Amino acid sequence: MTAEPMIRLDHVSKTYPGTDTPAVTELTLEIDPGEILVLVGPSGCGKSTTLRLINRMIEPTGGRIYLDGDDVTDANPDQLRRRIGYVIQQIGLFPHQTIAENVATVPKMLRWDKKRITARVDELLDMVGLDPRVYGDRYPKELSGGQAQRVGVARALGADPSIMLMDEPFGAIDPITRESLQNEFLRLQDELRKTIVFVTHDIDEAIKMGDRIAILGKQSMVHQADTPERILAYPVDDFVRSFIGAGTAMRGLAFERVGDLDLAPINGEHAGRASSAGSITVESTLYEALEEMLRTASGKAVVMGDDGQPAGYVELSHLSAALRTAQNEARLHYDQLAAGTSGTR
Ligand SMILES: Nc1ncnc2c1ncn2[C@@H]1O[C@H](COP(=O)(O)OP(=O)(O)OP(=O)(O)O)[C@@H](O)[C@H]1O
Repeated sequence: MTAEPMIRLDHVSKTYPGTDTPAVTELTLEIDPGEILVLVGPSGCGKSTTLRLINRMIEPTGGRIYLDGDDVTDANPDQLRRRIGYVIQQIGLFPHQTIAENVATVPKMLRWDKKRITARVDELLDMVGLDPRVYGDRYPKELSGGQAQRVGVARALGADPSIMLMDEPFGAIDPITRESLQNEFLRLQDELRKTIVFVTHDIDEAIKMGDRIAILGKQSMVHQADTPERILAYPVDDFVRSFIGAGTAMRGLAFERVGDLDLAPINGEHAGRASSAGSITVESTLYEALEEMLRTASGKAVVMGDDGQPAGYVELSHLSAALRTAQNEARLHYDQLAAGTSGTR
């Protein structure tokens, strides 16, 4: 492990009053500064409960919670929540407040002066791709679902919290808008580098959004917490395997780039044909390379170099070799973890 984790849950449990079965049992998890950890698992497994334990919207019945090294299990929840942005599905914007007023919620609570609040609101709306002059004075009902969700993200970023909790933030949005919100959010995160815990029940969203994914079973039991690449290459048990579903090999190809391969050479007699064949670049993923091979039904694809000239072929054998390497590396990692010789989680 490197730096102090930004969030550390140490054997955290929650049993709701009037129930016998805990919603969360002895959950231990660490989230590093600047990473997106996605909690994914079947309905009712305790994802939302886990998220709300972190900002103490729900009080734990056991265990300790640390933020940036501080034990906050008994800290004042109001103060805690100002350090933590929170975005939910159907974000619950205040209907009788304008968009600008909604986004100003936390800065107002912190009693910033008016000028600073206005500047911050404009900055935040710009950040999420909404022109403050167009949208600032509108009311929530005058926005599309996707725009409202952007406002939810802007509001959560109000006082520049270092931690963001996001509970199915793009869940109720049509697939196309959802994809663009995901992409915009990842671009934003590239700049902001918040520590984010993101809940979804959609494994594809988890693979796309997560630096790491924690796959949870009943009562938030962690079956596997790792990078998407490693989970796809090496699901540790049947639960994980069935949760991630079919096509793990294909999906794993999306994490490798053509530029990392030893390409097959294009010899003279094929050079002319190669340049007229469908082509991909060194930046393309192996998934895109496979798509190209299938499209051209040739079992290989021409790779164009940065100089605009064909740099070589990528062939099916490259793809299977890359997958084998990823599987072997993942297996080795877990063997080392089991033997206690690996430093990483
Ligand atoms: N306020 C509550 N009182 C009692 N039980 C609750 C309460 N909130 C949640 N639960 C129970 O705790 C368990 C975990 O619920 P939670 O909402 O955390 O799951 P989840 O994984 O987020 O589910 P989903 O994906 O369906 O939103 C469920 O069995 C749920 O019925």
